[in-house]
Amino acid sequence: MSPLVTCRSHAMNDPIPDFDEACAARAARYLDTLTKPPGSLGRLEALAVSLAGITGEDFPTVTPPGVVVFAADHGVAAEGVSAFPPSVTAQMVANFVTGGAAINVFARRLGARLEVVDVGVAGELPPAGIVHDKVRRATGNLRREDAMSRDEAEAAIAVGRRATERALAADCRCLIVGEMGIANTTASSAMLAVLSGVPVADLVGEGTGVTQAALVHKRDVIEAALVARAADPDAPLDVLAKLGGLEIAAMVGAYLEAAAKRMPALVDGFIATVAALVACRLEPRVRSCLIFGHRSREPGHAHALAALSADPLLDLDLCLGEGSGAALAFPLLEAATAMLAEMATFEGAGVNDGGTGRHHDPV
Ligand SMILES: O=C(O)c1ccc[n+]([C@@H]2O[C@H](COP(=O)([O-])O)[C@@H](O)[C@H]2O)c1
Ligand SMILES: Cc1cc2nc[nH]c2cc1C
Repeated sequence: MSPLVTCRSHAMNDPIPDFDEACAARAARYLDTLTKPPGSLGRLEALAVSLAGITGEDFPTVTPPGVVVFAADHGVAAEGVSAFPPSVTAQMVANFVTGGAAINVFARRLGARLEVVDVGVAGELPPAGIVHDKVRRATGNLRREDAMSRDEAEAAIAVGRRATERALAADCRCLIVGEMGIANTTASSAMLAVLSGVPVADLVGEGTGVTQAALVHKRDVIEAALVARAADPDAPLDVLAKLGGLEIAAMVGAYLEAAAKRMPALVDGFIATVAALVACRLEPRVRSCLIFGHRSREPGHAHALAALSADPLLDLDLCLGEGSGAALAFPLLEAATAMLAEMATFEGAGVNDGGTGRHHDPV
């Protein structure tokens, strides 16, 4: 075990509360008293109902949001599975610190708190502007050895929990979880193949843009790793430790803690959704606190979403990561809560409710 590891079992943490069905039902009834044909705001109404049930608040708030980007490197990058060298992970972390990445731009527009957490970056990092919570420098090459030990996976989950706790302490009301890690689509594809039973060939994708020849090689690397690691599909921590990534484990912890604290969590793309699947396999009650921001171009994302019966809000052909798609979806959550809080009722505005029994003009 790495000397940096502090072991804390996910099972020792706060229990996850139930989705507040009564609050959700009140929100649904109230929506039908607002000045619009019932259901006419479609999925925005469903979103408002979900946010009421997640938070247990009749008029939930999601501002300010907190963005957390977890960064780590992957030993499997040595197999030539990414279009970019692993040094780009540390370079992008430096870019997050100076504010030039896409997630910085989107977070600024949202007025979001943005935190970058090093869980396992191999290269040198700026001393300031990031949270140093490294479990180890990169995972092992999952083609040749386990990505990490069970203790290291648990330690990385604890890193994610702490990040959610900091966002809560800073009064953030919604968590946007992102990641940065060259080669993490290989780790995520391997994990998803085990957890879903979908053949690797059906879910592997170009990630940062590998050539067709490299894509065939990437598929072969993943298939060989699945045989060599023999992860137990019914043991999510085994899958995470043998095939996963440190930033993926941290995302699992961030979702677990958000659910424990009734904080809505916006899920980003492929890697984020595989992490969400692990969190839900560990604690099924996490599922109801997750809102899926967008559908990534990465082919595995559709399979990960199907495994969670999730239908994301946006489909913009993105495949960046960093939490970018989740950040772009956030204004819809804001609109849903504002609709609940600010729209006039039929009765208040003196609008005939069309005979639905919600409000009638005096005869
Ligand atoms: O979020 C997604 O759906 C997504 C899809 C493809 C790639 N990425 C990002 O690209 C990096 C991983 O791609 P790769 O090719 O190095 O495995 C990692 O930093 C991710 O944030 C992200
Ligand atoms: C440049 C670059 C930026 C990223 N952001 C998230 N993953 C990324 C991968 C690359 C290669």
